[in-house]
Amino acid sequence: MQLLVSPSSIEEARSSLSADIIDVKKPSEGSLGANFPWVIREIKKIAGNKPVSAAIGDNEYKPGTAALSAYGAAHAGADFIKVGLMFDGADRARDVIEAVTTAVKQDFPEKHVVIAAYADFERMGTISPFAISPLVAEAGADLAMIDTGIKDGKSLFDFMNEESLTRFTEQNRRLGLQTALAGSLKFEDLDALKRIDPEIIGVRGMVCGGDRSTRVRAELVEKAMMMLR
Ligand SMILES: O=C[C@H](O)COP(=O)(O)O
Repeated sequence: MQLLVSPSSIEEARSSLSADIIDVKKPSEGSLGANFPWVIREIKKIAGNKPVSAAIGDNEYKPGTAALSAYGAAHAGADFIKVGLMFDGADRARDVIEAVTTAVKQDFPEKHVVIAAYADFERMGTISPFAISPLVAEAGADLAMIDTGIKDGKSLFDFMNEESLTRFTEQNRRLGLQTALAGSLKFEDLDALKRIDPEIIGVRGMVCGGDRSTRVRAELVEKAMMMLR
């Protein structure tokens, strides 16, 4: 299980360098808020051999806009391009997933496309995580992800239990996909996450000391890495 840490700036990225994957985002623009291309480019430089991920936003149903954002993130140097689906409907999700996957893979077949749905989809009226896996596989994207959409302190485990998260992970594996799980995860959740066994877990608040609006702390990234090894 790899640890993805989400810094919001170049300075925070320096504190995240012991993580497996450095995930560039702009938390002030939402759960999967997109940062600027020049920030992605700069973080890619300091990340060395570490893969860099970039969130491209909590997207409404605009396949062209999402595709161009995904293409921009890939060009700026992201190895993982993370796309949130903040709307409902399988057909509409298929359009966006196909568009972003084509946009990235035509020029960068080696890059990973990550499609995220939200654990709290019921309160937001958005697509269920379980509905996205087959669409992600059909489109040729790489990972199906769950995050929380509203960052109000409620965590992934407030909306989905260990059994349903294991089912999601196994469903993805059967389809040839990898799984990423995130959503206000805490150090206390790591044992359950090891049992669920997704390929990636994503954190920010946990390595900021509990409040994701503050700063990533290098010692907490190191602590998380030690607990996962
Ligand atoms: O991709 C992961 C997210 O940045 C998780 O952020 P969070 O741990 O603050 O919910």
